[in-house]
Amino acid sequence: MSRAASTPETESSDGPLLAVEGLQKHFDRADGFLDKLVGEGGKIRAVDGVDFSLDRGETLAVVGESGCGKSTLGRTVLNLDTPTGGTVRFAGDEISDLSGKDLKQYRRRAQMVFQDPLASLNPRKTVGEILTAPMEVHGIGDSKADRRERAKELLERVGLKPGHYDRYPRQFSGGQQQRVGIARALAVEPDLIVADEPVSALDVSVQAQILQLLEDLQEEYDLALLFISHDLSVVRQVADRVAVMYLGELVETAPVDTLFAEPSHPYTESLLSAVPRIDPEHRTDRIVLEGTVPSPADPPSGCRFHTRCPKVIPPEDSSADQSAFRAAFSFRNRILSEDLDVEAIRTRLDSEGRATDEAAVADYVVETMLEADPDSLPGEAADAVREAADAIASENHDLAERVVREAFPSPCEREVPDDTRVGEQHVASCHRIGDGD
Ligand SMILES: Nc1ncnc2c1ncn2[C@@H]1O[C@H](COP(=O)(O)OP(=O)(O)OP(=O)(O)O)[C@@H](O)[C@H]1O
Repeated sequence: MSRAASTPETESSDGPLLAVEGLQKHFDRADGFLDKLVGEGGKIRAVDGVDFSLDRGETLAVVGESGCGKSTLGRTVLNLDTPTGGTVRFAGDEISDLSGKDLKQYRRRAQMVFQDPLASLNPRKTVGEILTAPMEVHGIGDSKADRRERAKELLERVGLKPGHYDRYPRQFSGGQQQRVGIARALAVEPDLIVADEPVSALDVSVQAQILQLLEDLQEEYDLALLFISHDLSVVRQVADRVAVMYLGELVETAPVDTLFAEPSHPYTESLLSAVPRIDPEHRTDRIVLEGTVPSPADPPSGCRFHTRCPKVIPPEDSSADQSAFRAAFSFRNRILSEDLDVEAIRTRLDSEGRATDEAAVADYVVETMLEADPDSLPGEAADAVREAADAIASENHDLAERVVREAFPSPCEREVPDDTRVGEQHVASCHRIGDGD
């Protein structure tokens, strides 16, 4: 395929194709349907200060659990969502400054491939119409016949047949539909493709073919690929570098092999521990994280991962070992975040035929909220757990909160970690990095 609408000649070839700095996308909570009903205010910090760059011909994968902000990041980079803060530079130009012809040019040069190909293809249009319409909008092809010819070439290039030109999306399998989605993105000769979970709706056997296709096309057209996925096994196959996202922030970015061999951030370690590994050298026990991802409307203070981090740092004077401190710290977080209803606890104890006095309620709080034997904690920590449980039993929640805050502090909840350079193109933000741990 010829590159009719190629890179403008005036464009500098220095620097990355895409440079993202301090990018933020906050949604008003009232944007959400449910929140509209309940009328809550506040902001959802979906993307909250993200930095990365992407070169021509490079694939950067963004990984993280559902809801961590990956799709919003992709949409904001493409200017489909307007950033709340920070900058996105494409070929040196800040995209929020673009308008008219320049914005149209950006819309051509930066394309998206979606997770659900069928939902993203107009069911009333033929594949030919789907491919030629964007060409027409962006002035690609000299005539209708030329565009038709280009569309047929594209179909062949993505592994379909020119004869598929007059078919409708529904007449294809999922994998074929995704090929059409990729062909549509390529139709306008882009420099950057944001692929948002492009294979997660497909069967595993088809996934491999689509990933191979993306790789081949990337090489052929020197495309920059921002590949969004929750699946690290998929990421391993396609990425040059990987950015790990947690609650709107990137916590670690590294070349793919480095990330898999020497992850620096405890969150990355936990994600990797869930990936099946054949290689015995790198096989690790599964790290199961505490609780669920906190709400991006109210992210934890300091390091956002501290509420779930298996390596949360004890205070300097703590004599607890790591697992005892993690258990005490989780107890603290539960006391702080859960609305404990003493009457409900009494009803529960009663139904189990147990005593329901304050001491029994306090015992129950310890049993259910502390994931360790209290005797395994150092004396002062065990005392604090008991004191907090007693305070809950006497319905003095303020005292319970004060006790756990004072007894189980951590630098991780107080201070935001800096981005630390760990190696070549390898950056991570964790208080443990640089502490010799
Ligand atoms: N238009 C919107 N209005 C309000 N909140 C939104 C909007 N879009 C996304 N969010 C919220 O922003 C956060 C990040 O969502 P996003 O879809 O970017 O995450 P994700 O990592 O791509 O997750 P998934 O893999 O499940 O799609 C979520 O809490 C989501 O509910």
